[in-house]
Amino acid sequence: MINIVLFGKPGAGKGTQAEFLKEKYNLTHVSTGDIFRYNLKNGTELGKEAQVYIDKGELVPDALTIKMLQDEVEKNPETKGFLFDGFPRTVAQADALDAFLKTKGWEVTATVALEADDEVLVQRLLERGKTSGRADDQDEALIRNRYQEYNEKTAPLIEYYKGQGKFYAVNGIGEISEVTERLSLIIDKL
Ligand SMILES: Nc1ncnc2c1ncn2[C@@H]1O[C@H](COP(=O)(O)OP(=O)(O)O)[C@@H](O)[C@H]1O
Repeated sequence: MINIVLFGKPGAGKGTQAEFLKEKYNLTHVSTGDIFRYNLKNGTELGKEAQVYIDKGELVPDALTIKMLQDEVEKNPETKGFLFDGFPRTVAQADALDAFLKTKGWEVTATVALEADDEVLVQRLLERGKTSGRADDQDEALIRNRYQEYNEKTAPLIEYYKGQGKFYAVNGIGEISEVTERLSLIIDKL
């Protein structure tokens, strides 16, 4: 069992890299952003509850997000491991993940961060917004709010996982395949 947290600011390339890594290492990809978007699109109760926050560029409350994540993990009892993308995003979520995995005799193996400069990422998201249809990528004020949320609530996780000796980081700027290669060098050694 290997459980990897793919970490990085909005637009750092987590989803793109997850597509390659899940195939390469045979992991179950769990993207909280994708699950929220699926629920938004289908107008579910969960989607309706999350929408108010997503529309403001805010994080969805922990209780809702943690419950959703646990349900997703429970759906995949036979997996060889998880690739968590966009989760955890707060210390409370990280604590909940540790406690939850422990009930199954599992743990977070490593957290791997994609590093990139804020200004490069804001431009990337605005570009993505032109084609992705994601409303949260089309408004610079919303994007900036997501970075503020990241800095306040998510960045503390770097120290959290460093404290557990589980934090690794790679340069997220470069060709997609180069970045995959950098991540692989770390994952191969776990
Ligand atoms: N772990 C989480 N906790 C709270 N909210 C989340 C979480 N994951 C995703 N979201 C919500 O869904 C939105 C889109 O998620 P995602 O595509 O992962 O974001 P981004 O492109 O900003 O990295 C986030 O801006 C946030 O509102």
